Amino acid sequence: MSSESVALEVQGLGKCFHIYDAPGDRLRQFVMPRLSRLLGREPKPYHREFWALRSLDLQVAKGETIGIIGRNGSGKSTFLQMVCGTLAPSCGEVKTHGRIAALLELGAGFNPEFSGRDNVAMNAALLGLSDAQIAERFDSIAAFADIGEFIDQPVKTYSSGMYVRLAFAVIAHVDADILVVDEALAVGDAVFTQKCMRFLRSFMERGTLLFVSHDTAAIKSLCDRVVWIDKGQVMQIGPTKEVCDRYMQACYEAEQGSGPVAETAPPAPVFDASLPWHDQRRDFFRAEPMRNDIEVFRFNPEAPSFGLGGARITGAWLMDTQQRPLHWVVGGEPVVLRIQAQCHQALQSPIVGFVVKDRTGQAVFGDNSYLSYLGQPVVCASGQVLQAEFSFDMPRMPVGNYAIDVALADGSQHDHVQQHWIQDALHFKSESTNMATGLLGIPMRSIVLQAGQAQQETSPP
Ligand SMILES: Nc1ncnc2c1ncn2[C@@H]1O[C@H](COP(=O)(O)OP(=O)(O)OP(=O)(O)O)[C@@H](O)[C@H]1O
Repeated sequence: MSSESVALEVQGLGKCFHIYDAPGDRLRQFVMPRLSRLLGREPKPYHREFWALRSLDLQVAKGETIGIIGRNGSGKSTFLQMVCGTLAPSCGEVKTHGRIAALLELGAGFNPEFSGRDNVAMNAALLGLSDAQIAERFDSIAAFADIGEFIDQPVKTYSSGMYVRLAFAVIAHVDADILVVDEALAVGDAVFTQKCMRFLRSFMERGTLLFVSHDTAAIKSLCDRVVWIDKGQVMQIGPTKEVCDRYMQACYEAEQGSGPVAETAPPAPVFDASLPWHDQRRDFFRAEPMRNDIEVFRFNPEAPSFGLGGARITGAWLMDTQQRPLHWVVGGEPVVLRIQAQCHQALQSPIVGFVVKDRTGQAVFGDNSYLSYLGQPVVCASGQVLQAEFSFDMPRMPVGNYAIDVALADGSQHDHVQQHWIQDALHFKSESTNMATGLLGIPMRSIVLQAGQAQQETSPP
């Protein structure tokens, strides 16, 4: 890696904390060794050494996104605090190239007695913005934080969510080259989380991101490489999937021990595809507490949007098959997503689409009308209303917050102009789930578990 392309260089980095068993030991440790030396004796330590991090070597290229994973207390924050310069290393060195901003500790860098406005000014100045830049960007920072009149209250009156909003708003506006974000802190309500993730994804196009999370799905969706730390030791640094899979395996093994892997897998039972299908667990899933209950929030016409404006999306609803707008959806049941738009100019080949995103902004599923109307476009005249309806079985969703982007373009799948794209037009929240694993649950035709004699050969179904 050439030196101009390096954002972060870490060599032999370690941190040793001194642990004192009694309050007086700290004073003894300060005084006694000096006395012992004066008396020509070997000084006796009054503390224990605890290595929170040992021998970390890492080089991060500009533009890379690095995930940091590890169980609680493994040394992730210790490492990142040394990267940010808020904690002095016991050994080794950290070199950063560029402006670094962090969201690592709740309220860090804020003076609780000062107002949000003053703290914004102080923080932004510390991070290198000039007075003129702070004045110019203040309204945008306040709009990002969106905490209303609290911006002029002392931050000691803030809820933890308000702290995070303000801190994130500042780091999003300081032109950082390197961002250090603990995902556990970057949570607020669903709208704010999507806003943060949108910012992080756009930041990742130009900047370097160090991202700590316990959620390997979030790490997999965002990071190029991962550093796995356990009990202060670097276990592995490498490609995201490989390290996350190894980490998951180690977590399971730590919980339940490891066992031998079966050498020959039993043959899969043959599935009779001619049978009419339904999800055999459907009745089960419909019953509480197994049901995947999803709360749907109203279309937000104020959500951020872009496009040429030849047409504007005026509404989006999730409905049941009787066309009734739904406030609650049950995962696995049929739904209709209706998207309505007002055309302000003639559209020759309109395409309407949607994408459902999880809280990290990762697209989970989506579709558009292009292929269904290939060769027979629905021409929409100026002044007409265009309406699209997507009928599908709502996948079962893991618990969490989701948002739906809706969009209207004109042209073909590969060559079109975007007339209107609304980000986070609809939000929904999966409250309870019956999903075992993954980003979404598909309607399963059957699950068969059999015990019997192992067969030598398997014929494909
Ligand atoms: N100032 C300190 N003095 C003594 N020990 C400390 C200090 N700060 C952290 N530690 C210890 O160092 C270890 C690593 O802590 P660290 O906060 O870096 O872990 P982490 O991986 O970020 O954990 P989590 O996922 O819970 O946030 C822990 O055992 C912690 O108790």
